Amino acid sequence: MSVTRKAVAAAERIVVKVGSSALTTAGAGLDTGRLDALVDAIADRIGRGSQLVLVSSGAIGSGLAPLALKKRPRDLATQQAAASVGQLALAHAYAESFGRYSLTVGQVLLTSDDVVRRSHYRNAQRTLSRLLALGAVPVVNENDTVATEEIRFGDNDRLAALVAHLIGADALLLLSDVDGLYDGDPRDGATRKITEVTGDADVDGISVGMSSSGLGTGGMVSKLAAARTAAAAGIPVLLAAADQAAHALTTADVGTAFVAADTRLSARRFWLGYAAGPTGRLQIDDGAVAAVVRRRRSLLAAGITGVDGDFQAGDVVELVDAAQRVVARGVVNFDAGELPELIGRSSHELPPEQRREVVHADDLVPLRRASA
Ligand SMILES: Nc1ncnc2c1ncn2[C@@H]1O[C@H](COP(=O)(O)OP(=O)(O)O)[C@@H](O)[C@H]1O
Ligand SMILES: N[C@@H](CCC(=O)OP(=O)(O)O)C(=O)O
Repeated sequence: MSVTRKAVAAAERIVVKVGSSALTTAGAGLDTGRLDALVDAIADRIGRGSQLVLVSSGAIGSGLAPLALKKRPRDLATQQAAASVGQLALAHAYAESFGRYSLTVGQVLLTSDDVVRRSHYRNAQRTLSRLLALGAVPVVNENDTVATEEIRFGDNDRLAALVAHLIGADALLLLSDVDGLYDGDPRDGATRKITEVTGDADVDGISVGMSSSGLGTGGMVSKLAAARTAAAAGIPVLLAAADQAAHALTTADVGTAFVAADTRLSARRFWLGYAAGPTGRLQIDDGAVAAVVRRRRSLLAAGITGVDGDFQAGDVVELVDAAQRVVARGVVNFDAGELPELIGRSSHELPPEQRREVVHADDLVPLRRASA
């Protein structure tokens, strides 16, 4: 068995994320039979000594039937009303279900600020760690009823990856209604399941689509992004179907495994690369890509070919290659307005007060990982 699957099987601290499409159905809302089966597998893992945080979607889907809504609403206010009703039902169902094993659940509703803002996340970290230390099962969801369109995660995949890093998890399990990552949308016919992802080149050309159930939000796009985020941060990831939870949580011999980077990213570098919201983009040429991604050098004005966004010195920006792929993120040392007259010029052509790195190597996190 692969090292990654072994690591998932043996993880002492694990985050399990379950999607709406695995817990709710279009007409009937929350499916307590499926929820119980998931809880059976989780309780078994906890019984074998693991600490586990559950990130559960399904609030909106669970609130539809009680409010006589036929399908998932598109507008934010109705989604929030449904989440308000549904979250209560969901929390109640988990409390009952875990109660069968004498396990206590604690509900943790987070906004993106709580996990993204460096000054805030220690609070979430403390609460989750204390719940685990007290032997409770934290059940996390986005605080949908107050999150506005601009700041909400929308799907819980990214939230799960951020929580996994936050609590220092040894593995992340993403459970959905599909049994892994396919090289194309499985609804489109002949596609092949990818059993192991070792780096970005393994998934570069594949087509990933949106949710098929009409219940989920991010589809495979957000699951793939979340898996890459966690793996890059040093956390092994398994992506499987919720009805495979028992296997996923014992032998881990199902689904798609994402091999983790050898080293854990520090909290600061993780925040810089994956959690902070970028406010602009710098287009860079091939030479600059080689320098910053492969040789881990600072980004100089000479390698920049374009500037996008209204950022200020000290903000986080994305570095984008000629194929429009985001190759790195970093803290920029100039305001957006200062850069147009500097870009493409080598340091000796610049006035002395502007001869500084545009992004210093210490403040720069490459985002593309080489495949094995
Ligand atoms: N390349 C792909 N591999 C696997 N599933 C895919 C792919 N592209 C699109 N999908 C779709 O993504 C869906 C899962 O996303 P979603 O419904 O948002 O799940 P969840 O509610 O669990 O977050 C699958 O049911 C599948 O139809
Ligand atoms: N916080 C929302 C999650 C929305 C959602 O659909 O997420 P997901 O199923 O993970 O794509 C809820 O509980 O309904």
